[in-house]
Amino acid sequence: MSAIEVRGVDRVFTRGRNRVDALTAVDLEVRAGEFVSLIGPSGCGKSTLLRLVADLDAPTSGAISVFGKTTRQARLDQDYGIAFQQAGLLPWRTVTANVELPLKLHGMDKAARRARVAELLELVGLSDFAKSHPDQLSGGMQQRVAIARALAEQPRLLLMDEPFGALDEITRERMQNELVRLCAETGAAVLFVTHSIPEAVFLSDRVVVMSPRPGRITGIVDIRADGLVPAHDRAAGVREESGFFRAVAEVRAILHGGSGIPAPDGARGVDLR
Ligand SMILES: Nc1ncnc2c1ncn2[C@@H]1O[C@H](COP(=O)(O)OP(=O)(O)OP(=O)(O)O)[C@@H](O)[C@H]1O
Repeated sequence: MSAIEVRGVDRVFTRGRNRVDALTAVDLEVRAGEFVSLIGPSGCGKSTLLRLVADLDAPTSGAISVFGKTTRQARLDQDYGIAFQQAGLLPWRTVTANVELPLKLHGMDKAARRARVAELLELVGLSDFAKSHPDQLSGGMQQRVAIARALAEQPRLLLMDEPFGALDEITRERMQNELVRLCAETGAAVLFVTHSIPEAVFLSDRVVVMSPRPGRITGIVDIRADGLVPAHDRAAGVREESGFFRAVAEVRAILHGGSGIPAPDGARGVDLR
């Protein structure tokens, strides 16, 4: 089953005489359990695409479904967790109260909620800050709270917009490793926006490269074709493998307007559109 299906999607913003073609003719499928990253220069429509999937905006034309449902129905059914650039925490609630909010809304009893929140805070390394308020945390720590909240209900789909952008490099790699482990445990599909090529390659089964004006998909790199194990099975050491560097070079080549590097057996790891 598809987690996400995007078919022929355009998104045009108009204000007065100004017209921005944020997305043009975007076709994309994310399969259940698959990890797909979107990468591209600023303004190429990555966040717009994520917002459309999350039903925070509507396409000008084309259609999007999430687990076979309309985006609206999927939102109402809370079929996915969201972690966006801005942490979006409620300032008057403690860290614990922020993370447990989705569980509370779904009627989980207090003891089970507290146990789950303790587990999640441990995971993101914030157990000592359970009683703090967001304004007592750094930007990166707030982002980790938002990630814990997105994971609270073990959703089968995660929509993540540069969730690790504000983190230092060491914490960032640790969070990437944790995200792989979590996806392996839960089997969740992920649609992930990033500006980092190594991050996209390490985390993904496929990396979707986009270009601006009009925002469109210029290439898709299948990371598994470079000899890497599926995204769910990756360990930190993958960052040292030759296939990893090959995939990084392929993504970089497409980003810089090249056509990618053909795989040695003639099969192309790059699906150019
Ligand atoms: N609500 C809006 N009204 C008008 N234009 C918009 C709106 N939202 C996005 N845009 C425009 O659509 C284009 C794509 O924006 P988007 O935020 O999706 O890019 P992005 O790839 O996520 O960029 P970044 O990497 O900088 O976050 C940009 O030109 C932006 O100015």
